[in-house]
Amino acid sequence: MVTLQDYPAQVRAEVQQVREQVATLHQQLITWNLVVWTAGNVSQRLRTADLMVIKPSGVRYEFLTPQSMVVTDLEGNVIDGAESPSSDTASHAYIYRHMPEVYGVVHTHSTYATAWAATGKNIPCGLTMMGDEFGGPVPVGPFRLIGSEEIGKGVVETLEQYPHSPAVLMQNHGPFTIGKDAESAVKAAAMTEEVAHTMWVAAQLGDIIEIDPADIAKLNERYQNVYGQH
Ligand SMILES: O=C(CO)[C@@H](O)[C@@H](O)COP(=O)(O)O
Repeated sequence: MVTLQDYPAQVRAEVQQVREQVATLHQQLITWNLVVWTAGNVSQRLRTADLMVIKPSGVRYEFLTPQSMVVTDLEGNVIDGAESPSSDTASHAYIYRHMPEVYGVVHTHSTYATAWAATGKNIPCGLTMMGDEFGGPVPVGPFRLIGSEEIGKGVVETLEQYPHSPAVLMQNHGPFTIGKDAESAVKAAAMTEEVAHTMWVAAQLGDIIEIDPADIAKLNERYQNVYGQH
């Protein structure tokens, strides 16, 4: 059986760094009120080897530490860690194998995004912030049972249809988000919940005015390439 000791020192050093990052980012799910009890999970793919670091399954957030994070290969086989990896390990691994530009995956059960997931309806693009962050609606993905790579397949299939979105609302389940690293995926999870909440309020007030697709493209282009400090 392959263990972390079989990898070069450079890889072992990145594993320790990513364990610390991923442990810290799990606390961000609590900070932004995106999870309850043991729900949700964060992973990050390594740059120096085909490995990933993910939350141990069913462990309460206050007990998560860098050393409790589990290291697996991109098939979900445990390489290092005292505890069993997340229920969603196979799905995170599937996403990494099929989306090589993705190095962070997050799953939450945040209230408003998960409520939209229960309706099976995309969150319509009625806010400039959605054009910025999602390049259109936040899409709903298919219903899939938990514990295999089926959720990951559903996320990848949906993002093939919505290539600008960093989020998929898996029907009857909740959001899965992606990013260039785990922090970007956590940001996407926080933004998904924010727009899900605002658009729910908007839907109570009246009909949603969806932004013209050409304007959505301009919003997304500016935000992704001009906004902020360069
Ligand atoms: O919804 C699911 C699985 O997708 C939950 O069980 C998940 O949020 C938390 O599971 P883990 O503790 O990561 O095994």
